[in-house]
Amino acid sequence: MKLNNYINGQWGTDTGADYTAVKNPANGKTLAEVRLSTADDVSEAVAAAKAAQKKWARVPAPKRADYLYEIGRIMIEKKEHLSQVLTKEMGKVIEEARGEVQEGIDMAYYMAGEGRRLFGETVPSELDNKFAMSVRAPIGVVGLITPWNFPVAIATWKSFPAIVAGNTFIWKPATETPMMAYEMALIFEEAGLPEGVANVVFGSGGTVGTAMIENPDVRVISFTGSTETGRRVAELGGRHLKKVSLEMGGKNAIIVMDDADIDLAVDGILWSAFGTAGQRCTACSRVIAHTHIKQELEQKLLEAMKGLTIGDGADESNKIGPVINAKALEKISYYVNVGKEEGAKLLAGGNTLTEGHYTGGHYFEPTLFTNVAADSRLAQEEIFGPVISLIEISSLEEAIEVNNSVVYGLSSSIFSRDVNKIFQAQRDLDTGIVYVNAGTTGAEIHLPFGGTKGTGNGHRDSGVAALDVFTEWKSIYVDFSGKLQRAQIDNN
Ligand SMILES: NC(=O)c1ccc[n+]([C@@H]2O[C@H](COP(=O)([O-])OP(=O)(O)OC[C@H]3O[C@@H](n4cnc5c(N)ncnc54)[C@H](O)[C@@H]3O)[C@@H](O)[C@H]2O)c1
Ligand SMILES: O=C[C@H](O)CS(=O)(=O)O
Repeated sequence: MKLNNYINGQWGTDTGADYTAVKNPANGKTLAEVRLSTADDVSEAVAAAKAAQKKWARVPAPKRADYLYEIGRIMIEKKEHLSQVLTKEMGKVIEEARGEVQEGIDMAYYMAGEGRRLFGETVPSELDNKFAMSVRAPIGVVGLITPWNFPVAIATWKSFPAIVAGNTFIWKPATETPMMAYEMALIFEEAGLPEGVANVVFGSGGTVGTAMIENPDVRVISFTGSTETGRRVAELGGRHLKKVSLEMGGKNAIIVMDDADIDLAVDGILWSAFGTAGQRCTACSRVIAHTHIKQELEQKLLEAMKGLTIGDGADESNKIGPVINAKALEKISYYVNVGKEEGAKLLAGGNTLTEGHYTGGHYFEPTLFTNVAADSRLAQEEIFGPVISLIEISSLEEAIEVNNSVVYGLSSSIFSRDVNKIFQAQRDLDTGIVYVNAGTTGAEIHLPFGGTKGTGNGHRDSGVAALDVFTEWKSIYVDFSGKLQRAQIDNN
């Protein structure tokens, strides 16, 4: 199967294009071949999106919303198929894949509702016989660049608000996970989305991503990915005066205080750290444990880790699937060695899994380090795999300082039964998302999603906040006095 671009409502042909294989991370088997598009392909897509956008913006927002309701309906119809494909190409276990597809369905219905709530304001003018109002206006053609770990959910967080607001888009999915983008393009087509509104261009970030950012007709770039890549996107976007929204890396911590429910904390850590094989931007990679409960927490964590079943995510009995590819495995192994060299104590895991049913796949043992120095590389740098660094502290103030000591600021969590500690923490934890007595993952689509510092640049995905990325305010003054009135600014 060859995955070709979807541009202007048409599927690309195979002529003369280069392709790269899409492989199942559970067993290394080839699932499809995906087109490596060129800058010319991007130009074709942008021209189609630009031609369609003026007409699309004139479709009343509630009518645009109807397309999202239809997309949501079709996604429900195809949920199991989409989930199976997602598990095959990304590796996450099937129950997580179903959860991710559901997140996309929920976003369809949520953003469709926004089609009747694109509120502006009417405000009293300072002059007689003059009317003033503001409206949310579409921006035009937007570029969406998405990561491989949530190949459908994150794409819906961007594409759905973009189109309900009256924009058209070019979407560049991650090269590792193009099949979900192919499936979504089929759904856009089945839902009857007008030609040119949704365009999917497969290919490398360096070629397709760069061409999107450099194209003068692309007005906004919404990027989710690593901080390293995000920085490059922002630099190039800045040179081309693009509005750029960035959602990037994380090094998220769970704080366990001396008054916490330890069993609940263990459940939260286990799910947040090892769910999706640790490949969520919000994954827990640091545990900041109060010295009074550190030993008990370690023992209960180690016991719980023994019950984790690892294998092909398509097998419902497995709780942890493979990591995305060999490069990811190498990075995780590298950081395990860094941890050992830095003097951290390896309590569990630390190895790739290659024998038996792991053959051909990219599997890594759930790994727990303790006695990790808060300023060590192991505790500071994003590993993006199933590795926990446990750091010991002796006060809430120290816990908050350690939590905030990394360049990232996406998600954090505190387990405590003390309301004073909880409210001090939710105020002082420098992250875009804070959980209390829960793990660091599990965002809900109707709240803003994003992070501070090296995780983001002030914008947010999800919730109404996402509309701020894909609209611009237009202020309108209507003077019905029949004469030229000078505003206050001109009369002093
Ligand atoms: N904050 C969030 O909401 C969030 C969510 C998911 C993943 N992430 C982060 O994403 C990373 C993992 O995803 P990834 O490996 O796909 O990240 P990545 O940065 O390697 O790639 C992200 C996207 O950018 C594209 N890209 C690569 N180079 C580019 C360039 N020069 N110009 C334009 N686009 C380019 C890629 O093809 C891909 O589509 C992790 O760091 C994770 O923390 C963040
Ligand atoms: O990255 C996308 C996920 O939705 C994040 S979370 O697991 O919901 O926090």
